[in-house]
Amino acid sequence: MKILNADQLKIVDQETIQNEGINSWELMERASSIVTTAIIDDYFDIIKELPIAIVCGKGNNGGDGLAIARQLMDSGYDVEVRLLKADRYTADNQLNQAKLENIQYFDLEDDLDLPLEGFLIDCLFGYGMSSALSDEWRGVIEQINDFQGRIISVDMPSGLMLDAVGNFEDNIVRASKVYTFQFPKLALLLPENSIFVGEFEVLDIGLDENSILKQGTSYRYVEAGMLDILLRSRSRYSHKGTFGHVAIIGGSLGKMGAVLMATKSALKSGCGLVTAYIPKCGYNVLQIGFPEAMVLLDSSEEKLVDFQIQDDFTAYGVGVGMGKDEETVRGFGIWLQSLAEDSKLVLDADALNIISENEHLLKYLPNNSILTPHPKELKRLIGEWENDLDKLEKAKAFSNENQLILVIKGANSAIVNPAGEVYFNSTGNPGMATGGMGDVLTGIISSLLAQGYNALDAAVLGVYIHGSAGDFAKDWVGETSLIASDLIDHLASAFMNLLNESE
Ligand SMILES: NC(=O)C1=CN([C@@H]2O[C@H](COP(=O)(O)OP(=O)(O)OC[C@H]3O[C@@H](n4cnc5c(N)ncnc54)[C@H](O)[C@@H]3O)[C@@H](O)[C@H]2O)[C@@H](O)CC1
Ligand SMILES: Nc1ncnc2c1ncn2[C@@H]1O[C@H](COP(=O)(O)OP(=O)(O)O)[C@@H](O)[C@H]1O
Ligand SMILES: [K+]
Repeated sequence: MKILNADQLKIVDQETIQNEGINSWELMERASSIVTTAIIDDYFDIIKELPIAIVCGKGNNGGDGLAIARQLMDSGYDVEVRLLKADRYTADNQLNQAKLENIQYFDLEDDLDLPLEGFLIDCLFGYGMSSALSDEWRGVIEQINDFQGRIISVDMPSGLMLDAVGNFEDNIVRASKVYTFQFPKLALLLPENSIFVGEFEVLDIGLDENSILKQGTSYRYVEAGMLDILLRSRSRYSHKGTFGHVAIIGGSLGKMGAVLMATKSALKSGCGLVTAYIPKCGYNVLQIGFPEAMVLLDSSEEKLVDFQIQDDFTAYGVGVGMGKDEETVRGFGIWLQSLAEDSKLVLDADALNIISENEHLLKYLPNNSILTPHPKELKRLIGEWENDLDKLEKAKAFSNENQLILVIKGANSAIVNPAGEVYFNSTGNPGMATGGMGDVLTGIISSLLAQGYNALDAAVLGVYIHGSAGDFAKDWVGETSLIASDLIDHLASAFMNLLNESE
């Protein structure tokens, strides 16, 4: 799914109207009724007995609010409308005013006289924001944010620009949920905006497909619909050699579980064979913990030193639980230099930390190697950033300069490729913020690489499958008790789900 800017959204809206032969009010009515239905479905328990306040602006976002108010009233709900006093309203906003009684108008300095509890729908501004809101707006935004009930926003939290990072003290509505039209917006995906965006849901309002196709963008939101064509089913004549052989390289005394989890995840993600390359102390752990894996031992008991790994593996996942002992660093550096140019690599955890501390090693990474840093590891690699947008710019520059793929982990993990494209993931949940989840991701992506997926596809698909397995696991154990092993147990559901969708 594409992520578009405000100018592009305007074009797509207009072309939809032209191509469908409808007028703009009809499109607004359609969009609004989709929000109304979603609100009734999601919040029936609240709105069936408590009042709904809708705060509307002078543009088309306000027009949506007026339409939603009418539709909810027609369905019997108790709705109060507050509309900004203005010299000019958009035409569809005016049309919708004419179809509604009991509108209360307000000025910026007024008391909005909101109900004490219930439900508030924020329709002050959508994608038409041209700059951040000035301080004149503080009173209005504060009254909305002080509302004691549930606050939801239509299209955008009002005051948040489509492609900006908001600050804590800015005049921006803090929505527990945002219903956004047709496309996710960049600002909704940035972790620093999470105070304004509790969660968001994209509502399909049927905008013109051809018009959307024409819009160029470097930002995408990854959903099942764009992955089902990527995921391959297995041919009847395939054998284990068809699906590649992954080497998981890592482990040290006390951190062998990381290798166990990456190894299991790799095989569960479809590669034909998996070998763990570990220090001696991990032998029993691996052989007993996961008998399907083969094991190669380093000469050292407690850490990796030799890196005597043949180069006939189809992909390598390196770094999990590996530690940064001096001898490990030396051995790892020599091994990197020995790699064939077309080797396929995933680097995680200590492999990343070693590279941050020994930058000269970067040049030995084969092009399109995949690096999977969490925020702290990313900082060590690319340096400090001012805000989430700056982080993306720095990540793009790093990826381009070194011809590497970065997977920036977190909620809505972002995959950045050397061409400067960014793919935000849509799956996963906060239950995944626990130890070992990253090891599982390394196993999944290495496995996909070994199976012949190109590096970008392996990263995008792997991150999606990882989050999806986390979501299936959450359905069984909830977020609090979710651990990495649960996620591995649900990899099968994640793959089956995606394969079913493509049939
Ligand atoms: N055009 C269409 O066909 C559709 C539009 N829709 C709705 O229309 C919205 C966009 O509507 P508009 O383009 O009218 O924009 P908005 O309703 O977001 O607001 C624009 C108004 O805010 C003012 N404004 C902008 N920045 C300001 C600032 N910093 N301080 C004070 N005032 C400021 C502008 O002068 C303008 O009057 C979408 O977000 C969506 O909610 C939906 O109804 C779907 C269909
Ligand atoms: N709030 C969240 N929502 C979705 N995914 C998350 C969230 N928090 C963490 N994750 C995912 O869990 C994984 C954690 O990886 P990492 O921090 O490397 O863990 P570890 O080092 O403990 O294995 C990443 O893939 C990340 O995207
Ligand atoms: K809004």
